[in-house]
Amino acid sequence: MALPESPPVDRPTTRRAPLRARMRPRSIVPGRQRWEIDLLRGRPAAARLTETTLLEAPGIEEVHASPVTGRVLLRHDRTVSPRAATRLLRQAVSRTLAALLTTTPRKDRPETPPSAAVPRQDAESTGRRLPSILLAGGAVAAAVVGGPFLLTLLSRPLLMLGVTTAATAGVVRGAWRRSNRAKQSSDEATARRHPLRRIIGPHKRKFALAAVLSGLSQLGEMALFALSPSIVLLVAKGGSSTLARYGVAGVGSQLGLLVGAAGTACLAMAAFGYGATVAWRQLAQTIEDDWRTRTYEHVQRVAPADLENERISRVNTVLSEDISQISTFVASNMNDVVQMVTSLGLLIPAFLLLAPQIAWVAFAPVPLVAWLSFRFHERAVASHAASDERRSRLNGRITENLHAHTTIKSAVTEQHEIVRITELNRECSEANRVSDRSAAVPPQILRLAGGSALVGTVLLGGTAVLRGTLSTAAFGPLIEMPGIAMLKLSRLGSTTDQYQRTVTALDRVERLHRLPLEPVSGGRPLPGRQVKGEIELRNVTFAYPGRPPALSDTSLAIPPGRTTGIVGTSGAGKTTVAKLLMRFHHPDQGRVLLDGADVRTLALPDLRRAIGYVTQEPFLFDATIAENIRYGTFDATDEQLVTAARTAGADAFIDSLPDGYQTRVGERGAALSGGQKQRIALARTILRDPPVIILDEATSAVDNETEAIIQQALQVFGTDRTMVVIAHRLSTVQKADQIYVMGPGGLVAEQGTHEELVNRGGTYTTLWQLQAGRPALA
Ligand SMILES: Nc1ncnc2c1ncn2[C@@H]1O[C@H](COP(=O)(O)OP(=O)(O)OP(=O)(O)O)[C@@H](O)[C@H]1O
Repeated sequence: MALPESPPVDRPTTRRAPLRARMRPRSIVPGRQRWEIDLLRGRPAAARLTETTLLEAPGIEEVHASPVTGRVLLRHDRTVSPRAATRLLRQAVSRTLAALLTTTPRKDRPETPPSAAVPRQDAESTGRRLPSILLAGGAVAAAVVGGPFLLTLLSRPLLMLGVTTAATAGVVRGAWRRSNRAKQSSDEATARRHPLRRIIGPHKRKFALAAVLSGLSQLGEMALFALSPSIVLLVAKGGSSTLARYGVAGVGSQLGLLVGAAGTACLAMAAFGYGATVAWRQLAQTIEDDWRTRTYEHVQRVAPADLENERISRVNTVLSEDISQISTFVASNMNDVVQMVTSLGLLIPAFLLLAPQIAWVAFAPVPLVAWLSFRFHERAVASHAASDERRSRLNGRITENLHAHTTIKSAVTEQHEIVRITELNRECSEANRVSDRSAAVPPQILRLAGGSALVGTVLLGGTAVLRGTLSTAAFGPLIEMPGIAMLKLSRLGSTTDQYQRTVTALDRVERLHRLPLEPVSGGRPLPGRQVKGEIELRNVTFAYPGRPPALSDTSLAIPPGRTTGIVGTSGAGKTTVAKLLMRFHHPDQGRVLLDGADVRTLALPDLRRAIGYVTQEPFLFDATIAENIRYGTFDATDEQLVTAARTAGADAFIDSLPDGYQTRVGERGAALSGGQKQRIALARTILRDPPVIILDEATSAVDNETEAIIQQALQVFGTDRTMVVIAHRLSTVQKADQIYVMGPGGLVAEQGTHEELVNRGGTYTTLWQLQAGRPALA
């Protein structure tokens, strides 16, 4: 990625550090790194540029670079090793340093020669560009300067054409390599296959058809533009001796033939053009559907532990925007590439065959146009990335604020949020202005180059015709060709830009595909009817990534067919016990057993079907109440549905709604109260009828009276069923057969029945007295 020519000027906010990239690590743990980087201190734009560059890299989730302290916090996912993350950070800082060096006045630069600080990659690319630039410049200078030197060159048109072709090839190859290196996939296995082959995948036939149609349409266009000047010449000269030689005598017949041919070319151009557009769009749609379905399927099968580490908005962006980017590239840019290749593929032999002496001047601007096109777009990539990042932050904040509407109202922070959004909006427009400015220049330069080619061709071709070294019949069809070729070539830069964006998008999509899948097959089958429901945690130690252990050497025994309560301080690890049992996570040490078998040895779908897990904040889909209760038991009868709702204490409020069970609950159940949502989720689990039920604060939002009714119903429903009730409200577990009291780190502080624990005078007694409204005993 090229650096912006003029990064935003840094106004000093604090004392600036010297212009050098000294980096000191403060902490490096898997998934997170903290660094202190002198270069960023006092330079807000440099800090922003470093953030933007890093955030573009796949696997980097979050970056905060402080221009006040120079500290950088970097979070990355599991697909990036700490060493790779450090390398990415170093590259980003080197890039920022290079940007600062190009924009800092010479007198302010450090003593050390810039070449030592400029990243090797940039130095290399500059070196590779130089010959192409010189060649391109030389070719144009020759065309402009003229004189004896030009005449010497004119006598060697093939040599000049060779030089032009070599320069073009150099420019295109350099840009292609840079784009490939910059966007290389972090996964070596997929990186070995070219991105285009990975995108097209099994749809090679559709691709070939679309490419052939594009080529034919381009052929029609070129034929039309070749025939038009020939018709004018025919009329001006009153006939064509060439056509007469081929047996078409008389100006009328000759005119009819050429006009007929032009009409056919025009029709072919339109018909094949239509076919090509349709074929590319269909291919793009097929590729989009294919990638989206496969990616969603993969994400759906990823282990909860791995998905928890992903930001949902980011996964959503990959599934929507990144996959759309891939399909847009196929629909429009691939068509451009085929047309470009066809036009040059036809033009070069046509010139060599008909007018070799002027071929080189027609193509002289080609390397310059190609180089300019690449150069401007490489620069534009940096400003696009900055504006994309700002827009994404703005959109993220707006969405969050809409969700937090009530929180903002109750905190009376409307003005605070308006200021924040205004500020983000301003940053976003500023970034857009920079990218708009850089986008306005290239088209004009490219038009200039295209015009020069036309003028050069007319000048040299006309001179050759006057001298009698070139026939008008050969020159006529070629006049407009260079202009068409330049027009096609002018899209090279934007095509490369789109290609880079597409490869980056593809990389992000493939990174999701690399997240490990849960094993859906294998393991010992566990038919629901055979589950007794005996649960045991044996010396389990477990820590979430980067956190202290949530459970340390925890042992619990939950007898089958009974109700067991788990209470304790907030953050003690109660929910973690449920997550380990459901195999959302795996213990670092120790074992979790169901009916004496380690849960890791059981068939995963069977295990999860055997356990009904109701959480404190249940998720309701934007559907009717009936559909939400039926979710997972789609073939349940209406009668079973109503019985489940009655057991969950939900029937009374559902019946009171105008549409009863057909009431839509809104997005995430927004049209229901917290307690109503909980009861619908409970009914959903009751309908599934699993042998083990875990209620994790499942009735915490329900009033005491309703909870008592639910408990009575659950007592009947829970007969011979293992029930694990996690709760803060002790009345919820009062009737349990046994209760565990957990302390920090999953420590089991007490165990017994309600009566035993109340009389023990320990933690439970204190909690009970506090909840009963009596002062706790000293
Ligand atoms: N996804 C996660 N990533 C990192 N840490 C987590 C995650 N989930 C929970 N924790 C941490 O693990 C510890 C145990 O959390 P857990 O949810 O099991 O506690 P709990 O006893 O159920 O708490 P509460 O009663 O408040 O619901 C807490 O310190 C919590 O911050």
